[in-house]
Amino acid sequence: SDLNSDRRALLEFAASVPHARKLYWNSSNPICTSWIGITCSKDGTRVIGIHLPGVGLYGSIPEKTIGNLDALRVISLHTNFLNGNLPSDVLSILSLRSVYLQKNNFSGGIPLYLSPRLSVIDLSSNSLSGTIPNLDLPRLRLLNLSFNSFDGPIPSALEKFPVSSFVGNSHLCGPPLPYCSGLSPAPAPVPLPKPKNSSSPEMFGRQRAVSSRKLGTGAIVAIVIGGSSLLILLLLVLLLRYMKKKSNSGGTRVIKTKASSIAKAENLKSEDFGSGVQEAEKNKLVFFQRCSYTFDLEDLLRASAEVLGKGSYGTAYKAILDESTTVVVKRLREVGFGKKEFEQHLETLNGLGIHPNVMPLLAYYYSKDEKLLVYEYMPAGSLCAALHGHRGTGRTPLDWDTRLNIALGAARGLAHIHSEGGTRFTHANIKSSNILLTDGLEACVTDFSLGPLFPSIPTKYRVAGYRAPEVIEAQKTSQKSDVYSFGVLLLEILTGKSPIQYVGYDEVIDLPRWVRSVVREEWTAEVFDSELLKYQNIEEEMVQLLQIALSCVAKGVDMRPSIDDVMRMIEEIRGSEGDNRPSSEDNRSKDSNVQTP
Ligand SMILES: Nc1ncnc2c1ncn2[C@@H]1O[C@H](COP(=O)(O)OP(=O)(O)OP(=O)(O)O)[C@@H](O)[C@H]1O
Repeated sequence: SDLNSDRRALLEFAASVPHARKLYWNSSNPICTSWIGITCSKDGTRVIGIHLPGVGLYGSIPEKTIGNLDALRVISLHTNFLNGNLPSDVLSILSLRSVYLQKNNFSGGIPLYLSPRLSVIDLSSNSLSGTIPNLDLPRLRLLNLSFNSFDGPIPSALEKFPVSSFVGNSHLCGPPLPYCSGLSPAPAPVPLPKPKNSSSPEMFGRQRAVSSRKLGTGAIVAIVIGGSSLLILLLLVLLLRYMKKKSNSGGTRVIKTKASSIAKAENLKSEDFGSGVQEAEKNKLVFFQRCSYTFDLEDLLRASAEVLGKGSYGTAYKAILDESTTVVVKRLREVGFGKKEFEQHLETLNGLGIHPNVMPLLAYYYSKDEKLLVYEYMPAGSLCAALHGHRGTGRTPLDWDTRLNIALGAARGLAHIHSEGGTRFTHANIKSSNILLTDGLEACVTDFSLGPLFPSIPTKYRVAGYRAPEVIEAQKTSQKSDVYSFGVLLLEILTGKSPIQYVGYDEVIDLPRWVRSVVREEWTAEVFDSELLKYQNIEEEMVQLLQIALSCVAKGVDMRPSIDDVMRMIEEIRGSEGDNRPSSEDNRSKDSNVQTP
C-alpha cells in the first residue's frame, strides 16, 4: 500500500531488487486486485489493464501461463528490459486494443494472430526480426515498428502508415520506404550499377535504411548461410566458365551479363537519385562560397550511398565520396518553384550566415527532373535517434549535462535563424530528427525554412506532435509557433518520450498534454526520463527546464516567450547550477541501490 501511494518508490524498489529476473503473472487468483499498475473491471473479477512502463522489469513474459486476462484491453510495459518472444497469448486476447511494448529487448517475430480489435501497436526500439506479417487489423490507427531488425517488403495492408512507423529497420523496403530492389540486401554499401541509356558514372539507387543497431543472432545466421550459398554459387559459375572456355563459347556470356545489369538498373531507376540529372548539366553543382569541398556532380553520382530516411521533402542519402569526404544529399520531391525562385530562396538561407549551431547548406543542383541539396554528414546522427533509438544493452544514454547542452545549442541555433532571417522568418519544422549532433554532441539545427519551396505540402503532413494549435487549426506559422515546437523538443529531452503519447485504451495525447496532466497530479518527478534517475542533484535543473518547456507550449501565442528569452533562461540554468555542481556524469551514484541490468 505504501508503494501504491508513490509510483516513484515502486520504480526505485523494482530497480533495487538485486536478483529480480522475471515478471510473474499471477494467474491463479481469479479475483482482480487493483494494485499499482493493474486496473480491474468494476466487478473486480477481471484484469482490464496492465500499466507498468519504465519500472525496470526484466526477463521474459512466460507464454501459456496467463490466467484470467480475457477482458484485457491494454498492455503497457514499455521502457523496461523485457526480452524473449512477444507474448503471443496476450496479444491474441480478443478484447485487446492497445499494445505498448516499445523500448524493451523483445526478439523473434510478430505473432501471426493478433487481436482483431487492436487500434494501437507500438513495438518500436526492440530487437524484433523477420518479415512483417500482412496484419489484417481494420481498426489499427497507430503502428510503430521502428528501430528493430525487420526485413523484406512492407505488406500492402500497412503501406498507409508513415515512414516513421518503419524507420530504423535496415533491411525493410517498399512503400512508404524506398522500393525493394528485388535483390537481397547486401551487408555493406556498394557502388551502384549504371542505369540504362546513360554514359554517366554509377548512380545512387540501391537503398538501405541505416541502422545503428547490432545484428541479432538470426541476422548473423542468415548472413552466414547467405554467404556460404553465394560462395558455392560463385564456385559453380567459375567451374561453368572454365568448361565453357574449354568448349570455346564465350560470346553468349557477354550478352547475358549486359542484359542482367540493364535489368538491375531498370529495377533501381525509380528510386535513383541523380536519374533526373541531364547529360549537359553534369557539372552544374552549385557550391556556396564558404564550402571548401572540391568534388563535382560526377563524383557525387559515382559515390556509394545509403538511405538515411525519407522526410517531408524527399529522401536523404549518405554519400561516401572518399575516405575523408562523406556528405548528405537530399533528393527533393516535387518543388513548387522554377529555378530562379529556387535559387533565390537558397541564397536567402545561405545569407543567414555561419553559426556553430546551424547546419549550413554546402551545395545544390537544380534541373527540371532533379533537385538536390548537399549537406555535411553528421556521424553522431540526430537527437531523435539518440533519445529514442534502441534502448537495450549497448546503448549509451545521453546524460543530463549533454541533454542540457543540446537544448542550449538548439536554442542558440534557432535564435540565430530567427534574428538573422527577420521577424517573419521561421524554421517551421523544429523536431528532434532535425537537431543533428556533432562528434562532441553539440546541437546543429537543420532543415530550416524548406517549407516555402513546397507550397503543395501543407504543414499538416509534417510530423504530428510538434505543431502549435494555431498551425493545426489555421496553418498559421510564426516564430512563436517555432517556439511551441521547441517546447515540445525540450519535453522530449526531459521525458525521453516521443511527442505523441499513447495513454490508456484508445487514447492518444500529445506530449505537452501528458506532461501537464502528470504535473497537475503532483507527480512531477514522474515526467522525467527513467534514464536520468541514476544521476544525482539534477532535479532542480530538470524542473527549471520543465518550466521553460511548459511556457513554450502555452496554448496562447502571446503567452510564449521568444526564443531569445528561452535561450537566456537555459543559459541561466547552466550558469546558476552547472558551475556549482559536478557534472551529472561524475555525479552518477556509485553505491546507489538503483541498478541497471
Ligand atoms: N546532415 C545529416 N547528417 C546525418 N544525418 C542526417 C543529416 N541530415 C538528415 N539526417 C537524418 O536523415 C534522416 C532523414 O532526414 P530528412 O531531413 O530527409 O527527414 P526528417 O528529418 O525525418 O524529416 P523532415 O524532412 O520533415 O525534416 C533523419 O533521420 C535525419 O536525422
